[in-house]
Amino acid sequence: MPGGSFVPNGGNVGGYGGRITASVVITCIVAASSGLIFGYDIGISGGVTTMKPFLHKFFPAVLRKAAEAKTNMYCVYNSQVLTSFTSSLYIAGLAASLVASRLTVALGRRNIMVLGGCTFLAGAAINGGAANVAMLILGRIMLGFGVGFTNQATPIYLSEMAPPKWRGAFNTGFQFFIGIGVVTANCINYGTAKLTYGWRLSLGLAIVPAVIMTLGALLISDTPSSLVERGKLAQARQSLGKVRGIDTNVEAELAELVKVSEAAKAANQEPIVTIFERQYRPHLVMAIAIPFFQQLTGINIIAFYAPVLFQSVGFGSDSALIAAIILGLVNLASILVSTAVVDRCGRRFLFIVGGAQMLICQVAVACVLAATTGVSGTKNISKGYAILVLLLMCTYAAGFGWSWGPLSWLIPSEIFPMKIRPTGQSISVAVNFATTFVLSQTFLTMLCHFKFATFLFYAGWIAVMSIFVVFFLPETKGVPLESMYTVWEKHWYWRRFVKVQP
Ligand SMILES: OC[C@H]1O[C@](O)(CO)[C@@H](O)[C@@H]1O
Repeated sequence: MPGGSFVPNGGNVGGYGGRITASVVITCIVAASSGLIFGYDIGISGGVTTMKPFLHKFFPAVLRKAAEAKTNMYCVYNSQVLTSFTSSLYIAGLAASLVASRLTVALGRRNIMVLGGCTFLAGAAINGGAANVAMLILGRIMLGFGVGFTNQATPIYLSEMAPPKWRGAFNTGFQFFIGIGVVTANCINYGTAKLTYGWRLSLGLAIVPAVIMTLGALLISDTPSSLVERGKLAQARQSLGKVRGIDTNVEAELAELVKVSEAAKAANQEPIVTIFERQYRPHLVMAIAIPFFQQLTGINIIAFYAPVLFQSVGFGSDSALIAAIILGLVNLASILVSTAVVDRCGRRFLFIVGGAQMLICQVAVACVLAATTGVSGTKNISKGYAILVLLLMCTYAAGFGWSWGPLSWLIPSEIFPMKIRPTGQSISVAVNFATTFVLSQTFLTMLCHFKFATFLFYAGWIAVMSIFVVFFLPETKGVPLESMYTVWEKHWYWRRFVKVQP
């Protein structure tokens, strides 16, 4: 688990679950490492799509265009085929995440993480050995299934396993590993960029994070909630005892889980029907809005295309990759800040501070680009200003790292009652993938036409999402999952939707 913010014995919230044991920390670090595969893919695809031998083999038209187009720096890499390579993963991920909700109920959270790891591994092998575009796309579809499964199961796993008082910190581990994956992939791209078959290595090495997380997932036990839900009471008691500490009496927590699980079963309704009931409207709105907004911060545009972007604003191809690595490291460090404060200052505080920071940076990037490269983007940016753009993007990445990055996994995984939690998380992951798909598919065209104003577009969205958080997101810090309904009951707007619990 990233971050050194843990207090050894955090006290009790809701009667149980305040204690941090070595076992729960290790288990959650291992589980969070599932984020590695998603991050690795995000980092690798951005770099590989700027490698000449790769473009030469699969997308020669893009290379020809890059050689000709010297007039407008924003349009060089504008190719629908190239973007469809990147985004095919998201369509597959979307489909997989929807299937995953039933599977995580039937097979448990842990097993879905294993399944995701294996599928991703197969995709990595196919991509590393790709002989044509069809293999490339097939590989990406498998990778997409992999991350669809792991992104659905892991955040729920972490939220259910963590002591409630520190749930936020534990959950940020997932985004932290996504960040490690991104940075590792950027470094690998930097090393392989000069080799003829560097792209094969970059794509094929995705096997390594897949093996690490799959083996890790095989070693941990499932969450007590999931075990109870599947009628494995003895195992649930054992799992709880292990993570909460041997001297802790886990019977009260177990009894609560059994109660919640029995109530869910008694209702005997399809979760996908239940989730659309009026009383779950607030939850559903959050599960859709949070990942949608996360992508509209513009982060993926920067993460996918950081190398492309830096190259097109005047950095050489080497320095473009270095710039991407720096950006990734800043993001990583800032996630640790989130780990340290999310359970003290709360989710809303981080959303608001991070949002303001990102908004200011996006506006500043737009102004610098407009002033230096001209409104049509035909003037060259000087090295000094290119560095200023990089600094602004780093500040932006830090803002994202302690707010919308980790919190977009945390919120959907913690607001739902047990019976519809996997469904809620699936919807959330699907929205995340769908939004990423649409944005990545349109970004380069948008950059080509809107030029510097692209950044103002995202700044506008950041303003909207920050206002949304201020008015509509209740604070969930420290509240046990089983008592989460209280935050809606107390909320000025959402309380009219929920049924007050006796
Ligand atoms: O670290 C940046 C990455 O984090 C995510 O937002 C997931 O939370 C990805 O969509 C993005 O590429």
